[in-house]
Amino acid sequence: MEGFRARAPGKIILAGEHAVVHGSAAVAAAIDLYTHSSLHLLPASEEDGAGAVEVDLRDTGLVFSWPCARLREVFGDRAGAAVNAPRPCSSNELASMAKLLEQEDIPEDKIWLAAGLSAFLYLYTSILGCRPGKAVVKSDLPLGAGLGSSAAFSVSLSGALLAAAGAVRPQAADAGTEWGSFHKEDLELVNQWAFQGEKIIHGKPSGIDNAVSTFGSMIKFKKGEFTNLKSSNPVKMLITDTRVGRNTKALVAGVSERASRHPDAMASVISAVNSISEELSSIVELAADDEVAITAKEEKLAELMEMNQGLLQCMGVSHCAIETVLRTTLKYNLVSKLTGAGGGGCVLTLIPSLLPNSVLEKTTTEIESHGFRCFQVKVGGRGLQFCRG
Ligand SMILES: Nc1ncnc2c1ncn2[C@@H]1O[C@H](COP(=O)(O)OP(=O)(O)O)[C@@H](O)[C@H]1O
Ligand SMILES: C[C@@](O)(CCOP(=O)(O)O)CC(=O)O
Ligand SMILES: [Mg+2]
Repeated sequence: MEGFRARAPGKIILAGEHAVVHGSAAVAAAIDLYTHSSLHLLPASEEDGAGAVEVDLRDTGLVFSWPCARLREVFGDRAGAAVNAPRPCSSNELASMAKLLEQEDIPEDKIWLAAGLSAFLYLYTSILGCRPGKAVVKSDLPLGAGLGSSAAFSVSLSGALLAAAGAVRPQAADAGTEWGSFHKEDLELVNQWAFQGEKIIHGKPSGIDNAVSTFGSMIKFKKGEFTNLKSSNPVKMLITDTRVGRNTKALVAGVSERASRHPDAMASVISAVNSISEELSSIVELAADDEVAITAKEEKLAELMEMNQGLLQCMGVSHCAIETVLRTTLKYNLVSKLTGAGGGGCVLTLIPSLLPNSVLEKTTTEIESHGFRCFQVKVGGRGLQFCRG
C-alpha cells in the first residue's frame, strides 16, 4: 500500500502579528519543529459506499473515523472536482461538518479539536473526494501556543493529500535525507489549500502562517504578498511556552472588535506596527561583519521587538504569564515579545550573539521556576517537504 508523507514547519513571528490581519506588514520565519502527516489510500471496496476515512491524531491520542457513505451524504460525491482551484468552505458545509462532529463525543477538554477536524474533513473530501483512506498526524509543536501548529497541520495535510491525488509532483529527496520538496507552482497550490484550512481554524487568517510553513525561510508578508529576507547573521531566539492555553480565532476576533470600537486609535496602532515590521525587515537583511556592527544590529532588533510588544498590549492580547516572562528577562537586560496570537502561548526572547552562556542559563532557570518551559529553535529553515512510504 503506497504511503504519502509530508512535514511542514511551525513558525515564529518576529513582528506584526494581529496587525497583519488588518493589512500591516509582518515578519515571520520557519522553525525546525514540524507537523508530520502521512496518508495511505485504501482500496475502494466493490460494494459501493463501503470503506471509511480515518484520522489518527497522535498528539491527542484520539482516532476518528467516518464511513465514506456518510461523508457522501454530507459533501456529495465531489471526487477530484476542483483540485486545481481551491475554494473556501461554504457556511452550509461548515454547519454540516459541525453536525457530523457533534456525533463524535469529543472530550470536553479537547473541544478545540473540532476546528482541526473540520479542516481535515474539508481538505480531505475536497482533494480526494469521499474515497477510503487513513491519515496519521503528529507534531513536534505545542498545539495552540502561537507557533503556528494550525498552519503546519493544514500545510502538511494539503501536501500529502495533493501528492496522493497526483495533483503535485514531489521532487527527488535532497542528498543525505529522505525528504524532497515540490516545484514552486506546486507549493503555491498547497499554500492555497492550506489557507482554506487555516480559514476554518482561524476564522480570518492573514495567510502569513501557511505561507511561511509552505515556503520556509524568513519572510516579510503584507496583504497576501511576501518576499524572502536574506538574513546575513543568524537570529537566535529563546522560546518560552507559558503553557497558558488560548485560541487564535477568539483572539483575532477580539482585536477586530477593539478596532471597531476605537477605529482611529487602532488604525494608528496598526500603522505603527507596520513601520516596525518594515524597519525590522530591513535591519534583518543588513550585512554586519564585525562584533560592533552585529551588536548595533541586535540592539535595533531588540528595541523594535520591545516597541511591538507594547503595541500588542494596546491591542489587548498580552497576558499576565507573558508579562512575567517580560519582567524576568528584563532583569538580565534581555528583550522579549509574545509571538503568534498571544493571550498566553509562547514568548520570544532575543539572544544577543555575545551573551555569555551563564547568563542564558540563569535566565532560563528563572523563567522555568515560574512553571514555564524554555527551548531554542533553528530559525529560517525549510518549508514543506515530502517523502514516500
Ligand atoms: N497536530 C494536531 N492535531 C490536531 N489538531 C491540530 C494539530 N495541530 C493544530 N491543530 C488544530 O489547530 C488548533 C490550534 O490552532 P491555533 O489556535 O491557531 O494555534 P497555533 O496555530 O498557534 O498552534 C488546534 O486547536 C487544533 O484544532
Ligand atoms: C494573530 C495572527 O497574526 C497569527 C496567529 O498565529 P498562531 O495561530 O497564534 O500561531 C493571525 C494571522 O495572521 O492569521
Ligand atoms: Mg494558528
